[in-house]
Amino acid sequence: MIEIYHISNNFKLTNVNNLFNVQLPEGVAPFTHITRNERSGRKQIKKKEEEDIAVCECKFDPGHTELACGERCLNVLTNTECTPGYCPCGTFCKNQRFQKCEYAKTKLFKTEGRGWGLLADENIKAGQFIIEYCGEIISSEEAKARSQTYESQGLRDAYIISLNASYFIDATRKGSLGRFINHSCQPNCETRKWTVLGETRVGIFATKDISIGSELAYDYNFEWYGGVNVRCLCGAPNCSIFLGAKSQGFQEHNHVWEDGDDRYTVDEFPLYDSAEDEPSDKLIKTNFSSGARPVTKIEPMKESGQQAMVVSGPNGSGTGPTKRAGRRSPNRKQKVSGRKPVNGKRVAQLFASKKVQNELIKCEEVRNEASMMLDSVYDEIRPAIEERERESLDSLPTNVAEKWIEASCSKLNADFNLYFTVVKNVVCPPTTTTSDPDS
Ligand SMILES: C[S@@+](CC[C@H](N)C(=O)[O-])C[C@H]1O[C@@H](n2cnc3c(N)ncnc32)[C@H](O)[C@@H]1O
Repeated sequence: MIEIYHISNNFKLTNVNNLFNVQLPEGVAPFTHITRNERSGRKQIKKKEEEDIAVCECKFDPGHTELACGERCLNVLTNTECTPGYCPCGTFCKNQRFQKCEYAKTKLFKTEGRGWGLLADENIKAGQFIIEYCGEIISSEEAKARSQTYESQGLRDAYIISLNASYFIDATRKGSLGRFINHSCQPNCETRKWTVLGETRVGIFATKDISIGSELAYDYNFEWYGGVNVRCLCGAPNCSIFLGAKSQGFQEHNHVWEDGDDRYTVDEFPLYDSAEDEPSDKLIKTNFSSGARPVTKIEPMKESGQQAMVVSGPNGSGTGPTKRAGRRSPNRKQKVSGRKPVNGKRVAQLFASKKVQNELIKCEEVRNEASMMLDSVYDEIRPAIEERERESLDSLPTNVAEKWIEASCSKLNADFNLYFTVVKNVVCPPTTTTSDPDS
C-alpha cells in the first residue's frame, strides 16, 4: 500500500528564472532543486561554433504549427534538441523540451520500503518526455570519492548515475525530481541521452501509456561490481530480487545485510547449479568488503540506441553502512549452464564406424585447442577488463575486443562442428563397404 502525501496547493511548482521552486513534502531530505546540470570542478562546455549547430530541415507550416519539429524532424530522430534562433520552426519548435523544462506533471509520494517515489500526476503518453535527470556533473574519480563520503555519512539512497565513460551525474545534493524515480523490474519509463546545445543530458521517457496516479519507474540496470546488494521491492512478478541482479558481478553473490532495514535483509537463498540439481543445503554466507561497490553506467539500449541508466552510490546503491560487511567467499558454488558439454571421445565410441570415430576425435581436438586459445586470450585481456570495471569505461579497446571475439567465434565454430558431426552421422550413417579399411 502506498501513502500519498497531499501537499497544500498540490505540490506547487513556480517557475522563477528558469528554476522551479519546489515545495517538498515533510520528511524529504533537503536537496537543492535544479533544472539544469551543474558542473563542479569541470570546465564549462565551450559554446558551439555556428557551423557545428545541427539545424533541422523542417518546413514550417503556419497552418499546422502543431507539426513543427515533430517526430520526423531530423534533430528529433538523432536525439538532438533544436537550437533556439536556428530552428526553421522558430518559437513553434517542439524540440526544445529539455531546454524549456517541458516536464510531465508528477507528484512525490512515500512508498513502502523504497523511500520516496514519483507518481504521474496526469495521464502520460508512451514516448513522452517526463523529466530530466539533473544533478552535478562530476568526474569518475569524484564520483568514487563522493560515494565513499555518502557511505560514511550513512546515506541509504543512491543518486549517482553514469553519463558516459568519464562523467557522472550526482543528484544527491542538487537535482531535479527525476532523482526520486525508483527502480522497477517491470518499468514504465526508460532513460535516454539527448544532445542539448552540445551537451549530453539524460531524460526519463515513458515507454508505455501511464495513467494518472501510477508510480513512475525505470530499470536501473545496475552494473554490479561487488558490494552490498539492495533487495528490490518493486513487486513485479518478474522481479530479479536485487537491484542489479542482471549484472554479471551480482551473479557471484546473494546476500545483503543491514540490521533492522528490510531492504537489506534477504532470506537465505539455496544455490543451484542447474535446474536438475538438488537444492544445496549449504547456504553461502557471502560478505563483502565495504570498499567494493557497483559502478554505474549508462548502457546502449536495444532498438532505439537509447541509454539505460544505472545508479550507484554508497555501497554502490545507496545502501547504509556495511556493518556486517565481509569478504566474498572463493568457494561458493557458481551458477553454471545446466547443459554439460559433449565429450567427443566418449561419443565417438558409440559409433561402430572407425571413420566416424576418427572424425569425432578430430573435432574434439580442434575444440580443445579452441578452448585453450579462448582461456589464454581471456588471461591476456583480463587486466583490460578489470581496468574497465574499475574505471567504469564504456568499452574495451577495439584490438582487445577483436581478439576476444575471434577466439570466441573459433570456440563456437568448433563446438558447432562437433555437434554437427554427431548429428550428421546419426541421421546419415556412412554406408559400410568391406573394401573400406576405415569402416
Ligand atoms: C535514485 S533513488 C530513488 C529515490 C529514493 N527512493 C528516495 O527516497 O530518495 C535510488 C534509491 O531508492 C531506493 N530504491 C529505488 N528503487 C528501489 C526498489 N525497487 N527496491 C528497493 N529500493 C529501491 C534504493 O535505496 C536506491 O538506492
